Amino acid sequence: MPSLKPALLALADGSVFKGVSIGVTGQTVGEVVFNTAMTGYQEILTDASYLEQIVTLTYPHIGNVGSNDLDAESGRVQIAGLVVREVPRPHSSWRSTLDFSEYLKQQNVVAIAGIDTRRLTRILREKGAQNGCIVAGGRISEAAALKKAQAWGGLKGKDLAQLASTDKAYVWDRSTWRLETDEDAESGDGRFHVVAYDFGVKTNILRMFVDRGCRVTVVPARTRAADVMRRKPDGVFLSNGPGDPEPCDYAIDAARYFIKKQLPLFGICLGHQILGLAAGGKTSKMKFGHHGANHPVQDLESGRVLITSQNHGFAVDEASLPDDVTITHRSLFDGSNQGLALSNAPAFSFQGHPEASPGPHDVGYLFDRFIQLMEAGKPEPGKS
Ligand SMILES: NC(=O)CC[C@H](N)C(=O)O
Repeated sequence: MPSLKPALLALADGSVFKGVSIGVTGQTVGEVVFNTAMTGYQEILTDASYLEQIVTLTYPHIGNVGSNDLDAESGRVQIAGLVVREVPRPHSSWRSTLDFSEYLKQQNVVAIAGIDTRRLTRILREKGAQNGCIVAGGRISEAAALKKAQAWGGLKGKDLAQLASTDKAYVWDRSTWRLETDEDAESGDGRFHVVAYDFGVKTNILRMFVDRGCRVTVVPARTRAADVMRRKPDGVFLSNGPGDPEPCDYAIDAARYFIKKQLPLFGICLGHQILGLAAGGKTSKMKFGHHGANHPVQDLESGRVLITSQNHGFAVDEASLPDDVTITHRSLFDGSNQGLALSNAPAFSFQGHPEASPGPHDVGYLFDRFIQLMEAGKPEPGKS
């Protein structure tokens, strides 16, 4: 293995970690969070909800199965920087097309390995998510890195959804990945037309719509609700995405419009928070958020406990929600809100990730619920 250049991670609280660079030479700043998923590093790195976040993976062996094109949740790596315990070793997987270290370089990622990620995670849990700076390779100054970490403004109040969004509307027509062929499949003429707002959408969400017979049009974050209506959707989807939901007033206004029109409406993660705000609730920043693939959440209607994939740092405050909103799911880790449904409109949402990728599929039934809402709203053939 070639000798690796030194790297350093500085947190705004003054903590410093020394390790080695496993990505490109450079510097990066962002909010340092930890993700406890044991698999799915490529899906995590390519999830646009992580824009401006430096991700620490608590699972120590990252890179063992290399990387490939089909496991990406967007067109590129989106995280601001990566922190891992072990230097990646030679990889092995029948699906891999590129070594993980090569992938990090190809994707221009600043990454540090060889640090005590358990110590780091304890700091983040005890003090809360910290702003941080990674300096990898080149000239390293501890004092300058600390200063950068402390000067960075943080995520609160930041609208990043428009940054993560597509510039132009497009049609999505690929299914989820199939084991038999190691491919996805094309299918574009489904019975339901879903218009999906892209705030940084994960592709597996779009794939799961296609699996269920939907035709999907993805639209930019700032698309006006009236323009969406012209596309004659059977249902509208509000996607996951980075940053603070509160400043996304354009999306909150659009959601209010669809509620008024009684159009089936489904939100995931940032989309859930936007629906909560549109319904009259409030959101707030959590201490260190939820990022992992084994978080227990209770479905309050059935009583069932679901093991879920999570990635959020903001949450809907249940106490702020008006009476016409039903709380449908709650986190069994900290009691925070995980789902809601409107009683006066066919609209509902989930804070975690029913599309998994990575993670368990316990919450996949919410996609079927959205299909049922669209089914109920669709005139029978021959009638209008
Ligand atoms: N995955 C997401 O959509 C995250 C939503 C929001 N950016 C948060 O951190 O809470």
